[in-house]
Amino acid sequence: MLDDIDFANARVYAIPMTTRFRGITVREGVLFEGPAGWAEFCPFDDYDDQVSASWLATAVEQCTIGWPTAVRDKIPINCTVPAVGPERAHEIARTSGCATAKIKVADHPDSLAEDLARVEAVRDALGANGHVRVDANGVWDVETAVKHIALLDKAAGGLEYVEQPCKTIEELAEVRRQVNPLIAADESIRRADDPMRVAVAGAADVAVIKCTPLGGVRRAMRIAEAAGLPCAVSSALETSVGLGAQLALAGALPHLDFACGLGTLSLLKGDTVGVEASLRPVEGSLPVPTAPLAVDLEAWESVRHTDPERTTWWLDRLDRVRSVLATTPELLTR
Ligand SMILES: O=C(O)CCC(=O)c1ccccc1C(=O)O
Ligand SMILES: [Mg+2]
Repeated sequence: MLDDIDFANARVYAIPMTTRFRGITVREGVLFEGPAGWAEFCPFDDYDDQVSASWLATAVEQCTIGWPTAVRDKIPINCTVPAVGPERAHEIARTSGCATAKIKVADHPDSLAEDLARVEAVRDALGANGHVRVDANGVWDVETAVKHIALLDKAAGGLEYVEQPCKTIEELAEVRRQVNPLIAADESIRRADDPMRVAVAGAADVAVIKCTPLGGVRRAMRIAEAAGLPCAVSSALETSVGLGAQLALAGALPHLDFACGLGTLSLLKGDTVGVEASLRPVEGSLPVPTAPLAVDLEAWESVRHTDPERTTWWLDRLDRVRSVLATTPELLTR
């Protein structure tokens, strides 16, 4: 499988972000082609080779065997609102065309007043029929979570759900018992050896599923099934080539009850496919691609990495992670 991929012509990109997100200001990754099309490898810098092997398995699935058959062709998308001021948050939500917004909160220890203003602004932009969810990326303790969620729920005029308020499954379960809004597990699902534990522990009402770090569309479908919870598919800040796999997952899941966090190209100042093919949501939804999107060489020229040291760092990393995958074949989907 690995032998069929043209790693020798792998292309490294660097795309500035419109807003700092998850501490990142420039998104980097590698693109390569296999018999079934192009794929993208873009684990975050702080991930080790073992963790990154699952990211590579997703790319290998995409460019060698492609994706399972979809059961729907159009996916409702949420706009993603980074930790920005209320005016900017209002503008992002209003111009997104999305009926659902996911808002980053708890970005720094004294963020509560800013979080409340951001959530209020987004509700104002979406109107009463919109859905407002927040994501704390696991930073609150139980007491802070319970207090902040009650205030945010009020400011939002009702929250759809709260994504990963605390770090551990036990804390999530405790918070869930004490607050009104639904609780969604994100990092808890990605890091759990047994995703079912989240449901069994009563830790969450919703599972956030990302195929890119989970090792492929088929593997993510099995994890979604094992979690036994309603799902939202969400991005790992891929360019359109990698987002295609996430949309394939959203298209193939037997049930999809929530808008998906796949509108994240708005956070990137460029893409690796042509403008017409770029997976930017229109009227709040995205199509499910039937085959991997092709890298547009003109688009790639405009985002190709210009730093030779970083380019080498990525190609070396790809080499090392390939070796990990070659010795852990159970990570590969056949
Ligand atoms: O879900 C979304 O709306 C966008 C994706 C997103 O938030 C995200 C993207 C990359 C890494 C982590 C996260 C996250 O959900 O915390
Ligand atoms: Mg999250």
